[in-house]
Amino acid sequence: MKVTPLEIPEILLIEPKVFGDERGFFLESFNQKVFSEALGKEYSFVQDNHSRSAKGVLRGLHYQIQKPQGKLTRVVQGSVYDVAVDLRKNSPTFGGWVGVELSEKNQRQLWVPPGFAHGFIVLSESADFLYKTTEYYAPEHERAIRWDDPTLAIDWPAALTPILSQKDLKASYFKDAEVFDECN
Ligand SMILES: Cc1cn([C@H]2C[C@H](O)[C@@H](COP(=O)(O)OP(=O)(O)O[C@H]3O[C@H](C)C(=O)[C@H](O)[C@H]3O)O2)c(=O)[nH]c1=O
Repeated sequence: MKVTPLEIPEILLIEPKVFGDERGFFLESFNQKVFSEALGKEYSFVQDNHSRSAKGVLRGLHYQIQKPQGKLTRVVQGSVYDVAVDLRKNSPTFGGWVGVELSEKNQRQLWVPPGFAHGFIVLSESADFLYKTTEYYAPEHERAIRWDDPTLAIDWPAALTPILSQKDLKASYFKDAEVFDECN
């Protein structure tokens, strides 16, 4: 497994070793020991999620202000542009964002620690997005920031007009959003 810190170093790009042969391929999509050693910290996951979306669907930018979730994301069919935004107000990268393409083809994963908003847009005709979370879903604590917030200025793939949920159509601007005093 190759682990690469991104421009916001707490966010990690994870590339599992893929064993290909004449039958197809095998990979370990998660290994607690390897993951903990790579992070130098113990996180346990309590929930696995799976969403399927059509091309252009944008889910996000979401976070839980209480019980913040760390997320380990991957795509098993299709491709998405996956984005994380730093909401830790004392962070040197507060308000910064990173984006990577995750796909069935590149088998990449993204570790997004607690303290970040997360969202993705689907690039392929359809995408199956799977992710593990370190805290349970707590809708009462869920918050959303606009995908097109002018302060964040996320450089989403230009060719797509996002398809949004009603919730995301009513998301907050970053300047009005609740953020994290600290997150470990
Ligand atoms: C997230 C979640 C949702 N739900 C139910 C609630 C709704 O009835 C339905 C769809 O929920 P929602 O529209 O919030 O799903 P997404 O827009 O994919 O939300 C996710 O989008 C971005 C990408 C994230 O990072 C978050 O994990 C999460 O907020 O699933 C559950 O029962 N459990 C859950 O953990």
